[in-house]
Amino acid sequence: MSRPSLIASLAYPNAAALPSDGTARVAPADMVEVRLDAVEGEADTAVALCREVAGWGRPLLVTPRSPGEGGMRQWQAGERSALLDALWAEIAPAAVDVELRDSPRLLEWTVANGPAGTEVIASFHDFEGFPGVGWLEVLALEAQAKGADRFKAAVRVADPGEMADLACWTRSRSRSFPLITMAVGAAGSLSRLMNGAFGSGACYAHIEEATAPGQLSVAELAPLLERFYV
Ligand SMILES: O=C1C[C@@](O)(C(=O)O)C[C@@H](O)[C@@H]1O
Repeated sequence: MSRPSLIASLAYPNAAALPSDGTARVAPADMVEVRLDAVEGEADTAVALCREVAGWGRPLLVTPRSPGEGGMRQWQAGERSALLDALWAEIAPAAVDVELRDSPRLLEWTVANGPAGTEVIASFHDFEGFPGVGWLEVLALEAQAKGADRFKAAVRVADPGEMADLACWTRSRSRSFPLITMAVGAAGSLSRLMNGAFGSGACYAHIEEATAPGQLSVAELAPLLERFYV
């Protein structure tokens, strides 16, 4: 059972707000996610933040989350593609995360224009409830058809039954397309450790404050991943 990647998820307004011991905090992680929607300021603020975080020595995943799927920022038309352009003129991130349904044009643009070697994650978030595996199946096929490298689903579950449905769907679909899945909310926290066993390629954890309900910290999750995966 191979260990899923551990992604440290960060939501900070600027580089000055970052913890001074960031390098140590992300050391157990394989990648660091910078939530670009949490940045307060223009593109130069985001670029400076990413440059600082890149200095912590882990590959970057950048996420310009839309307000429709839980993003913290109201983007102007064209702002996200301009920001990504400015960003990868300086730093080639390992991955970019764009919403499949909420930001279809940005996803197409990212697939067409992203730097060579940068993975494109097409994502879907439902913070209200479990959408059902039939819908996840539709979305995963669509992500694949649109040229994304991976489909990610972060969906709320109400109980262990829904968490099990998500895990079982992850197990079957991940055989034909790379996935990241997790259940959002207190009832789904176990999925953050467990879904890797069912084919989810990564799990997210915070270094200071959760960026989603039910998320564990890197300090909590890293030893559990070491304990349960080889
Ligand atoms: O989509 C995901 C997963 C997440 O929502 C979580 O549930 O841990 C955290 C987000 O920052 C990330 O982009």
